[in-house]
Amino acid sequence: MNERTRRVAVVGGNRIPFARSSSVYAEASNQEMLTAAIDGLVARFGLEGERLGEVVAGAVLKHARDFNLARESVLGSRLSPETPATDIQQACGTGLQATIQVANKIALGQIDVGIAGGTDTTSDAPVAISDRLRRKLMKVNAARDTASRIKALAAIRPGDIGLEVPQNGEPRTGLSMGEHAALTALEWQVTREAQDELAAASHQKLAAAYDAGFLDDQVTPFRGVERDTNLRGDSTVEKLGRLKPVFGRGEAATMTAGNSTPLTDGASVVLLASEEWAAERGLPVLAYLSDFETAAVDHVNGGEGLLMAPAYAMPRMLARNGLSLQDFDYYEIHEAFASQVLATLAAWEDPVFCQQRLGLDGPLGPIDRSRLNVHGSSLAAGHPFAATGGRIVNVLAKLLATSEGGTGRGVISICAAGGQGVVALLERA
Ligand SMILES: CC(=O)SCCNC(=O)CCNC(=O)[C@H](O)C(C)(C)COP(=O)(O)OP(=O)(O)OC[C@H]1O[C@@H](n2cnc3c(N)ncnc32)[C@H](O)[C@@H]1OP(=O)(O)O
Repeated sequence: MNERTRRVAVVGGNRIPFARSSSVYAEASNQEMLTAAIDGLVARFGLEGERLGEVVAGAVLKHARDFNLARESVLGSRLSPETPATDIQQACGTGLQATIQVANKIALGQIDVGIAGGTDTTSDAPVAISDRLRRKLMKVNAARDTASRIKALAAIRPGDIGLEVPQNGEPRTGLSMGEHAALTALEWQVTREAQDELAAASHQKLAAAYDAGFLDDQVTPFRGVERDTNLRGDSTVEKLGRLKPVFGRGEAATMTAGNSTPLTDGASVVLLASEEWAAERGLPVLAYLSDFETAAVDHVNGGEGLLMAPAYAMPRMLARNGLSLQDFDYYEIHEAFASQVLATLAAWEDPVFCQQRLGLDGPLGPIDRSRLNVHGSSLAAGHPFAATGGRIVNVLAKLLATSEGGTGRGVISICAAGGQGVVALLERA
């Protein structure tokens, strides 16, 4: 924070329970889910009819009809229709990037309060017609008279007719994110056992968080669903150990449906404000969002693993703040895949990686694993791509607000498709 900026408060958050793809939210749209998440927040913080500085939100998979999804969701919500809204997209980094965008405007005094959010549904994916058919239909549409319309229609061949279904893969490598992660897991020698242990722990910790009421003021029921539907009681190390690998071949085949995030539907939002705005409303500040950093790696030419960019972003943010990796009470590392969390931690512990790839004098070192994802993370909750960032910001802010002692700091690390990664630093208020 320099003298031109102000502190950014996380006032609170909300999400709908996350649901496995093609299940209970199969008929829900991104707009409905994001609107429900916003309205839950509006109800919790008495924001009905309020004109906020801005709502920034996004979805990774979006229908053309959604246009500016954030704005349409605001118009459908109980906020004032005079609240401006902007769409944003950075794959799985979307929710955290939305948070950063709102935070920066608050820090610079351009707005006093805003909502950051994200939503995604793989149940209602934007299936499109083939490129060739679309181009030919555009010509039909542009034809000025019947004769030219018939001529344009006659140019359509049976081979032009096809669908383009969004693929869960990298456009430049053709590999799915799971296949990329399997290669990284092999490079870092992440074992199947370690992945299954992390996945089982994630389920146990999230179930305990629900049972303890930690999520009562973070999750609003939607369509009769009260808890994340991916959360399951039988997610034990023994059960997980019996699942067949789904990504990677040979010795790289360590990743299963249980130690990978499932395709998920859901939405989340975060309420951010200046301290003054929160004080005027008598609202508590859970935590301050102090800093953030984004990095990108070259996953296309084999330079680095697709999901390893947070490993690069972290030391830059630490250096700027004069901190070490051990200076945190809580580590919230998005569990895209169990192997990805473990590969990132291994990279930070590795002196050669830290010197040669990160340009550091020595390793960042190990973290206290008992402080990692203490209430579970995406393996248990599920991962509706753009909604994960908001879920994590809300959990970490409340963790800091409800704990005492320690350093009062927590850190977020989120890997994203396209070889990008975002990290953020939160501090207890
Ligand atoms: C930056 C990022 O975040 S990158 C990450 C982006 N996300 C992704 O790439 C999504 C990756 N995930 C997927 O593609 C899919 O979820 C897959 C391929 C992993 C699995 O899909 P499916 O095959 O449909 O999995 P499905 O739900 O049927 O599970 C397979 C089996 O595992 C079991 N299983 C799944 N999870 C668990 C669990 N946590 N505990 C116990 N058993 C489990 C299921 O019950 C099922 O068992 P059955 O065959 O006896 O019925």
